[in-house]
Amino acid sequence: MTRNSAQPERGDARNLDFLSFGELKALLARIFRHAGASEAVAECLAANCAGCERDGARSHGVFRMPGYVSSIASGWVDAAASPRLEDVAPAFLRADAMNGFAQPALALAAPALIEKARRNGIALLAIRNSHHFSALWPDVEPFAEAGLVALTMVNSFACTVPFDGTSAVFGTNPIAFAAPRDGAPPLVADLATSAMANGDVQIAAREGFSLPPGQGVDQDGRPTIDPKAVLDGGALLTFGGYKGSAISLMIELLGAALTGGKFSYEVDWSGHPGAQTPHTGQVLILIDPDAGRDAAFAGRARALAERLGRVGVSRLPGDRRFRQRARSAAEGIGLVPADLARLRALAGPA
Ligand SMILES: NC(=O)C1=CN([C@@H]2O[C@H](COP(=O)(O)OP(=O)(O)OC[C@H]3O[C@@H](n4cnc5c(N)ncnc54)[C@H](OP(=O)(O)O)[C@@H]3O)[C@@H](O)[C@H]2O)C=CC1
Ligand SMILES: O=C([O-])C1=[NH+]CCC1
Repeated sequence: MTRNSAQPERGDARNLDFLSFGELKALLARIFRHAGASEAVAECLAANCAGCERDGARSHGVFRMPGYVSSIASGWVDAAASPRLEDVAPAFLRADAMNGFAQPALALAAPALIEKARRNGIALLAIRNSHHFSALWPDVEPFAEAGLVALTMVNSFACTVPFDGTSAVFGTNPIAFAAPRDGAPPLVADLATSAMANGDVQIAAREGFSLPPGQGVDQDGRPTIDPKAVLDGGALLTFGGYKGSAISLMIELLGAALTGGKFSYEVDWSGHPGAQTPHTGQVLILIDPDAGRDAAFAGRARALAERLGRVGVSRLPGDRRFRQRARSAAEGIGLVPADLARLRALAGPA
Protein backbone atom coordinates (compact mmCIF):
# COMPACT_ATOMS: atom_id res chain seq x y z
CA MET A 1 0.00 0.00 0.00
CA THR A 2 1.32 3.46 -0.86
CA ARG A 3 0.56 6.50 1.21
CA ASN A 4 1.91 9.97 0.90
CA SER A 5 3.42 9.79 4.32
CA ALA A 6 4.21 13.51 4.59
CA GLN A 7 1.70 13.62 7.44
CA PRO A 8 0.66 10.03 8.15
CA GLU A 9 -2.64 9.41 9.85
CA ARG A 10 -2.50 8.21 13.41
CA GLY A 11 -5.34 5.73 13.05
CA ASP A 12 -8.90 5.33 14.21
CA ALA A 13 -9.58 7.66 17.17
CA ARG A 14 -11.70 4.93 18.80
CA ASN A 15 -8.55 2.86 19.34
CA LEU A 16 -6.41 5.59 20.88
CA ASP A 17 -5.58 6.61 24.45
CA PHE A 18 -5.90 10.35 25.03
CA LEU A 19 -3.54 12.47 27.15
CA SER A 20 -3.53 16.20 27.84
CA PHE A 21 -0.48 18.17 26.72
CA GLY A 22 0.58 18.48 30.38
CA GLU A 23 0.31 14.72 30.93
CA LEU A 24 2.28 13.89 27.81
CA LYS A 25 4.95 16.49 28.56
CA ALA A 26 5.33 15.15 32.13
CA LEU A 27 5.70 11.57 30.84
CA LEU A 28 8.33 12.60 28.27
CA ALA A 29 10.22 14.65 30.88
CA ARG A 30 10.35 11.53 33.08
CA ILE A 31 11.82 9.58 30.15
CA PHE A 32 14.49 12.21 29.55
CA ARG A 33 15.37 12.38 33.25
CA HIS A 34 15.49 8.57 33.48
CA ALA A 35 17.85 8.57 30.48
CA GLY A 36 20.21 10.97 32.29
CA ALA A 37 19.10 14.41 31.12
CA SER A 38 19.40 17.39 33.44
CA GLU A 39 16.14 18.87 34.71
CA ALA A 40 16.42 21.86 32.34
CA VAL A 41 17.12 19.71 29.28
CA ALA A 42 14.36 17.24 30.18
CA GLU A 43 11.77 20.03 30.49
CA CYS A 44 12.91 21.73 27.28
CA LEU A 45 12.92 18.60 25.09
CA ALA A 46 9.74 17.17 26.63
CA ALA A 47 7.84 20.37 25.78
CA ASN A 48 9.29 20.30 22.27
CA CYS A 49 8.47 16.64 21.56
CA ALA A 50 5.00 16.76 23.19
CA GLY A 51 4.30 19.91 21.15
CA CYS A 52 5.15 18.03 17.94
CA GLU A 53 2.80 15.18 18.84
CA ARG A 54 0.05 17.65 19.87
CA ASP A 55 0.35 19.48 16.54
CA GLY A 56 0.32 16.30 14.46
CA ALA A 57 3.98 16.79 13.49
CA ARG A 58 4.39 13.05 13.80
CA SER A 59 7.77 12.74 12.12
CA HIS A 60 9.22 14.40 15.24
CA GLY A 61 6.69 13.39 17.86
CA VAL A 62 6.83 10.56 20.39
CA PHE A 63 8.08 8.03 17.86
CA ARG A 64 11.45 9.82 18.30
CA MET A 65 11.70 9.03 22.02
CA PRO A 66 13.56 5.69 21.66
CA GLY A 67 16.05 7.48 19.40
CA TYR A 68 16.65 10.19 22.00
CA VAL A 69 17.12 7.56 24.70
CA SER A 70 19.47 5.34 22.70
CA SER A 71 21.54 8.36 21.60
CA ILE A 72 21.93 9.48 25.21
CA ALA A 73 22.74 5.92 26.35
CA SER A 74 25.40 5.59 23.63
CA GLY A 75 27.35 8.53 25.09
CA TRP A 76 27.14 10.34 21.73
CA VAL A 77 25.17 13.31 23.09
CA ASP A 78 25.42 14.90 26.53
CA ALA A 79 21.89 15.41 27.82
CA ALA A 80 23.21 17.15 30.92
CA ALA A 81 25.31 19.70 29.01
CA SER A 82 25.10 23.38 29.94
CA PRO A 83 25.34 25.50 26.78
CA ARG A 84 27.61 28.57 26.65
CA LEU A 85 26.82 31.88 25.01
CA GLU A 86 29.34 34.23 23.35
CA ASP A 87 28.41 37.82 22.49
CA VAL A 88 30.60 38.32 19.41
CA ALA A 89 29.18 41.47 17.77
CA PRO A 90 26.28 43.91 18.18
CA ALA A 91 24.00 41.67 16.13
CA PHE A 92 25.80 38.33 16.40
CA LEU A 93 25.67 35.68 19.12
CA ARG A 94 27.41 32.34 19.08
CA ALA A 95 26.42 29.41 21.28
CA ASP A 96 28.39 26.28 22.06
CA ALA A 97 25.88 23.56 22.95
CA MET A 98 28.74 21.61 24.54
CA ASN A 99 27.73 18.43 22.70
CA GLY A 100 24.21 18.79 24.06
CA PHE A 101 20.92 19.44 22.29
CA ALA A 102 20.39 22.59 20.25
CA GLN A 103 17.09 23.63 21.85
CA PRO A 104 18.50 24.38 25.34
CA ALA A 105 21.21 26.49 23.66
CA LEU A 106 18.53 28.41 21.77
CA ALA A 107 16.51 28.84 24.96
CA LEU A 108 19.58 30.27 26.70
CA ALA A 109 20.29 32.67 23.82
CA ALA A 110 16.70 33.78 23.11
CA PRO A 111 16.40 36.77 25.50
CA ALA A 112 19.71 38.32 24.35
CA LEU A 113 18.90 37.56 20.71
CA ILE A 114 15.53 39.32 20.93
CA GLU A 115 17.15 42.27 22.64
CA LYS A 116 19.76 42.52 19.86
CA ALA A 117 17.13 42.20 17.12
CA ARG A 118 15.05 44.97 18.67
CA ARG A 119 18.11 47.21 19.11
CA ASN A 120 19.74 46.59 15.70
CA GLY A 121 16.78 45.53 13.57
CA ILE A 122 18.41 42.15 13.01
CA ALA A 123 20.37 39.55 14.97
CA LEU A 124 21.95 36.21 14.19
CA LEU A 125 22.56 33.21 16.44
CA ALA A 126 25.05 30.54 15.39
CA ILE A 127 24.83 27.33 17.45
CA ARG A 128 27.58 24.71 17.13
CA ASN A 129 28.53 21.43 18.79
CA SER A 130 24.79 20.72 18.95
CA HIS A 131 22.31 17.91 18.27
CA HIS A 132 18.96 18.68 16.63
CA PHE A 133 16.51 15.79 16.46
CA SER A 134 13.22 17.61 16.10
CA ALA A 135 11.03 19.85 13.97
CA LEU A 136 12.16 23.44 13.47
CA TRP A 137 8.83 25.25 13.84
CA PRO A 138 9.14 25.30 17.68
CA ASP A 139 12.39 27.25 17.18
CA VAL A 140 10.77 30.08 15.18
CA GLU A 141 7.07 30.29 16.05
CA PRO A 142 7.49 31.91 19.50
CA PHE A 143 9.54 34.74 17.96
CA ALA A 144 6.78 35.51 15.43
CA GLU A 145 4.28 35.50 18.30
CA ALA A 146 6.46 38.25 19.80
CA GLY A 147 6.26 40.29 16.56
CA LEU A 148 9.58 39.25 15.00
CA VAL A 149 10.38 37.47 11.74
CA ALA A 150 12.49 34.34 12.30
CA LEU A 151 14.39 32.09 9.93
CA THR A 152 16.34 29.00 10.95
CA MET A 153 18.27 26.18 9.30
CA VAL A 154 19.85 22.96 10.56
CA ASN A 155 22.00 20.43 8.75
CA SER A 156 21.74 16.79 9.84
CA PHE A 157 23.53 13.60 8.66
CA ALA A 158 24.41 12.35 5.19
CA CYS A 159 21.26 10.67 3.91
CA THR A 160 20.39 12.84 0.89
CA VAL A 161 22.03 12.69 -2.55
CA PRO A 162 22.83 16.09 -4.04
CA PHE A 163 21.38 16.67 -7.50
CA ASP A 164 23.63 15.04 -10.09
CA GLY A 165 25.57 13.22 -7.36
CA THR A 166 26.07 9.51 -6.81
CA SER A 167 25.88 9.20 -3.02
CA ALA A 168 24.57 11.00 0.06
CA VAL A 169 26.43 14.13 1.18
CA PHE A 170 23.65 16.40 2.44
CA GLY A 171 21.36 15.87 5.38
CA THR A 172 17.61 16.24 5.10
CA ASN A 173 18.48 19.83 6.04
CA PRO A 174 15.30 21.61 7.13
CA ILE A 175 14.54 25.31 6.94
CA ALA A 176 11.78 27.09 8.84
CA PHE A 177 10.36 30.56 8.65
CA ALA A 178 7.83 32.36 10.86
CA ALA A 179 6.25 35.78 10.42
CA PRO A 180 3.71 37.68 12.49
CA ARG A 181 0.30 38.27 10.94
CA ASP A 182 -2.42 40.65 12.13
CA GLY A 183 -5.50 39.02 13.56
CA ALA A 184 -4.37 35.41 13.06
CA PRO A 185 -1.63 33.01 14.14
CA PRO A 186 1.78 33.60 12.57
CA LEU A 187 2.61 32.27 9.13
CA VAL A 188 4.97 29.35 9.75
CA ALA A 189 6.58 27.19 7.08
CA ASP A 190 8.89 24.34 8.08
CA LEU A 191 10.24 21.83 5.59
CA ALA A 192 12.99 19.35 4.89
CA THR A 193 14.97 20.11 1.73
CA SER A 194 15.04 16.39 0.95
CA ALA A 195 12.00 15.02 -0.88
CA MET A 196 10.77 13.70 2.49
CA ALA A 197 11.90 13.93 6.08
CA ASN A 198 13.91 10.90 7.20
CA GLY A 199 11.42 10.58 10.07
CA ASP A 200 8.56 10.00 7.64
CA VAL A 201 10.59 7.33 5.84
CA GLN A 202 11.13 5.60 9.20
CA ILE A 203 7.40 5.79 9.99
CA ALA A 204 6.53 4.35 6.56
CA ALA A 205 9.01 1.49 7.12
CA ARG A 206 7.61 0.80 10.57
CA GLU A 207 3.98 0.88 9.47
CA GLY A 208 4.50 -1.05 6.23
CA PHE A 209 3.76 1.66 3.66
CA SER A 210 5.53 2.33 0.38
CA LEU A 211 6.88 5.78 -0.45
CA PRO A 212 5.46 7.80 -3.31
CA PRO A 213 7.70 7.47 -6.40
CA GLY A 214 10.60 9.89 -6.81
CA GLN A 215 11.62 10.27 -3.17
CA GLY A 216 14.63 8.02 -2.79
CA VAL A 217 17.12 5.50 -4.14
CA ASP A 218 18.41 2.13 -2.92
CA GLN A 219 22.03 1.25 -2.10
CA ASP A 220 22.79 0.84 -5.81
CA GLY A 221 21.37 4.26 -6.68
CA ARG A 222 18.23 2.81 -8.29
CA PRO A 223 14.89 4.58 -7.69
CA THR A 224 12.86 2.81 -5.03
CA ILE A 225 9.55 3.16 -3.23
CA ASP A 226 10.66 0.80 -0.45
CA PRO A 227 11.35 2.87 2.69
CA LYS A 228 13.60 0.13 4.11
CA ALA A 229 15.78 0.26 0.99
CA VAL A 230 16.15 4.03 1.45
CA LEU A 231 17.11 3.60 5.10
CA ASP A 232 19.34 0.56 4.58
CA GLY A 233 22.19 1.98 2.51
CA GLY A 234 20.00 4.00 0.15
CA ALA A 235 19.28 7.72 0.30
CA LEU A 236 16.70 10.40 -0.25
CA LEU A 237 16.68 12.82 -3.18
CA THR A 238 16.47 16.58 -2.73
CA PHE A 239 13.04 18.16 -3.26
CA GLY A 240 12.64 19.87 -6.63
CA GLY A 241 15.86 18.47 -8.11
CA TYR A 242 18.67 21.01 -8.45
CA LYS A 243 16.64 23.74 -6.72
CA GLY A 244 16.28 21.83 -3.46
CA SER A 245 19.91 20.80 -3.84
CA ALA A 246 20.96 24.46 -3.97
CA ILE A 247 18.99 25.26 -0.82
CA SER A 248 20.45 22.22 0.93
CA LEU A 249 23.95 23.42 -0.04
CA MET A 250 23.17 26.79 1.53
CA ILE A 251 21.98 25.06 4.70
CA GLU A 252 25.20 23.05 4.96
CA LEU A 253 27.15 26.30 4.69
CA LEU A 254 25.04 28.29 7.15
CA GLY A 255 24.30 25.41 9.54
CA ALA A 256 27.87 24.12 9.69
CA ALA A 257 30.53 26.33 8.08
CA LEU A 258 29.16 29.55 9.58
CA THR A 259 28.52 28.08 13.02
CA GLY A 260 31.61 25.91 13.42
CA GLY A 261 29.53 22.72 13.37
CA LYS A 262 30.08 19.57 11.32
CA PHE A 263 28.89 19.18 7.74
CA SER A 264 26.34 16.39 7.46
CA TYR A 265 28.89 14.15 5.72
CA GLU A 266 31.31 14.65 8.64
CA VAL A 267 28.93 13.17 11.21
CA ASP A 268 30.50 9.87 12.21
CA TRP A 269 28.63 8.06 14.95
CA SER A 270 30.10 4.65 14.10
CA GLY A 271 31.86 4.54 17.49
CA HIS A 272 28.55 5.04 19.29
CA PRO A 273 26.10 2.24 18.45
CA GLY A 274 22.57 3.48 19.07
CA ALA A 275 23.39 7.12 18.28
CA GLN A 276 20.74 8.79 16.13
CA THR A 277 20.94 12.52 16.88
CA PRO A 278 22.97 14.44 14.26
CA HIS A 279 25.86 16.40 15.79
CA THR A 280 25.98 19.51 13.59
CA GLY A 281 24.97 23.17 13.89
CA GLN A 282 22.06 25.57 13.58
CA VAL A 283 21.70 29.16 12.47
CA LEU A 284 18.80 31.43 13.42
CA ILE A 285 18.16 34.95 12.12
CA LEU A 286 15.73 37.32 13.82
CA ILE A 287 14.44 40.48 12.15
CA ASP A 288 12.42 43.27 13.70
CA PRO A 289 10.25 43.87 10.62
CA ASP A 290 9.13 47.33 11.69
CA ALA A 291 12.49 48.72 12.75
CA GLY A 292 12.62 52.40 11.88
CA ARG A 293 8.95 52.78 10.93
CA ASP A 294 5.44 52.38 12.31
CA ALA A 295 4.11 48.85 12.45
CA ALA A 296 3.13 47.62 8.99
CA PHE A 297 4.58 44.15 8.43
CA ALA A 298 1.95 42.07 10.20
CA GLY A 299 -0.80 43.90 8.31
CA ARG A 300 1.00 43.23 5.02
CA ALA A 301 1.31 39.56 5.97
CA ARG A 302 -2.43 39.49 6.62
CA ALA A 303 -3.13 41.16 3.23
CA LEU A 304 -1.03 38.56 1.42
CA ALA A 305 -2.72 35.66 3.22
CA GLU A 306 -6.15 37.10 2.41
CA ARG A 307 -5.22 37.49 -1.24
CA LEU A 308 -4.13 33.85 -1.34
CA GLY A 309 -7.48 32.88 0.15
CA ARG A 310 -9.33 34.85 -2.53
CA VAL A 311 -7.59 32.88 -5.30
CA GLY A 312 -8.64 29.56 -3.76
CA VAL A 313 -5.72 28.68 -1.50
CA SER A 314 -7.43 26.81 1.32
CA ARG A 315 -4.36 25.87 3.34
CA LEU A 316 -1.34 27.94 4.23
CA PRO A 317 1.75 26.44 5.86
CA GLY A 318 1.12 26.06 9.57
CA ASP A 319 -2.71 25.95 9.23
CA ARG A 320 -2.92 22.18 9.59
CA ARG A 321 -0.77 22.23 12.71
CA PHE A 322 -2.77 25.01 14.32
CA ARG A 323 -6.00 23.13 13.57
CA GLN A 324 -4.57 19.94 15.06
CA ARG A 325 -3.35 21.89 18.09
CA ALA A 326 -6.88 23.16 18.73
CA ARG A 327 -8.25 19.65 18.27
CA SER A 328 -5.69 18.23 20.72
CA ALA A 329 -6.63 20.90 23.26
CA ALA A 330 -10.30 19.94 22.97
CA GLU A 331 -9.98 16.14 22.72
CA GLY A 332 -6.55 15.32 24.09
CA ILE A 333 -3.53 13.94 22.25
CA GLY A 334 -4.34 10.48 20.91
CA LEU A 335 -1.67 7.79 21.17
CA VAL A 336 -1.77 4.19 20.02
CA PRO A 337 -1.95 2.15 23.28
CA ALA A 338 1.13 0.08 22.38
CA ASP A 339 3.13 3.31 21.81
CA LEU A 340 1.95 4.70 25.14
CA ALA A 341 2.97 1.45 26.86
CA ARG A 342 6.43 1.72 25.27
CA LEU A 343 6.76 5.31 26.51
CA ARG A 344 5.78 4.28 30.05
CA ALA A 345 8.38 1.51 29.93
CA LEU A 346 11.04 4.01 28.82
CA ALA A 347 10.18 6.24 31.78
CA GLY A 348 11.23 3.55 34.27
CA PRO A 349 9.61 3.07 37.68
CA ALA A 350 7.22 5.89 38.69
N1 LIG B 1 16.03 18.21 12.84
C1 LIG B 1 16.29 17.83 11.61
O1 LIG B 1 17.43 17.60 11.25
C2 LIG B 1 15.19 17.67 10.62
C3 LIG B 1 13.90 18.02 10.93
N2 LIG B 1 12.92 17.95 9.98
C4 LIG B 1 11.57 18.34 10.34
O2 LIG B 1 10.65 17.45 9.76
C5 LIG B 1 9.40 18.10 9.65
C6 LIG B 1 8.67 17.64 8.44
O3 LIG B 1 9.29 18.14 7.27
P1 LIG B 1 8.58 17.88 5.87
O4 LIG B 1 8.14 16.47 5.79
O5 LIG B 1 9.43 18.43 4.81
O6 LIG B 1 7.29 18.76 6.05
P2 LIG B 1 5.91 18.71 5.20
O7 LIG B 1 6.20 18.36 3.80
O8 LIG B 1 4.92 17.90 5.92
O9 LIG B 1 5.43 20.22 5.32
C7 LIG B 1 6.26 21.26 4.91
C8 LIG B 1 5.57 22.60 5.09
O10 LIG B 1 4.56 22.73 4.10
C9 LIG B 1 3.30 22.89 4.70
N3 LIG B 1 2.36 22.11 3.89
C10 LIG B 1 2.33 20.78 3.74
N4 LIG B 1 1.35 20.45 2.88
C11 LIG B 1 0.77 21.59 2.49
C12 LIG B 1 -0.31 21.91 1.60
N5 LIG B 1 -0.98 20.95 0.97
N6 LIG B 1 -0.65 23.21 1.44
C13 LIG B 1 0.03 24.18 2.09
N7 LIG B 1 1.05 23.95 2.95
C14 LIG B 1 1.41 22.66 3.13
C15 LIG B 1 3.42 22.38 6.11
O11 LIG B 1 2.48 23.02 6.96
P3 LIG B 1 1.85 22.21 8.24
O12 LIG B 1 3.00 22.11 9.23
O13 LIG B 1 0.73 23.06 8.71
O14 LIG B 1 1.42 20.87 7.73
C16 LIG B 1 4.87 22.76 6.43
O15 LIG B 1 4.97 24.08 6.84
C17 LIG B 1 9.68 19.59 9.74
O16 LIG B 1 9.15 20.03 10.97
C18 LIG B 1 11.20 19.69 9.75
O17 LIG B 1 11.73 20.73 10.55
C19 LIG B 1 13.18 17.53 8.71
C20 LIG B 1 14.46 17.19 8.36
C21 LIG B 1 15.55 17.19 9.29
O1 LIG C 1 13.38 13.68 9.84
C1 LIG C 1 14.57 13.93 9.58
O2 LIG C 1 15.01 14.01 8.42
C2 LIG C 1 15.49 14.17 10.69
N1 LIG C 1 15.07 14.46 11.88
C3 LIG C 1 16.13 14.61 12.83
C4 LIG C 1 17.35 14.34 12.06
C5 LIG C 1 16.93 14.13 10.62
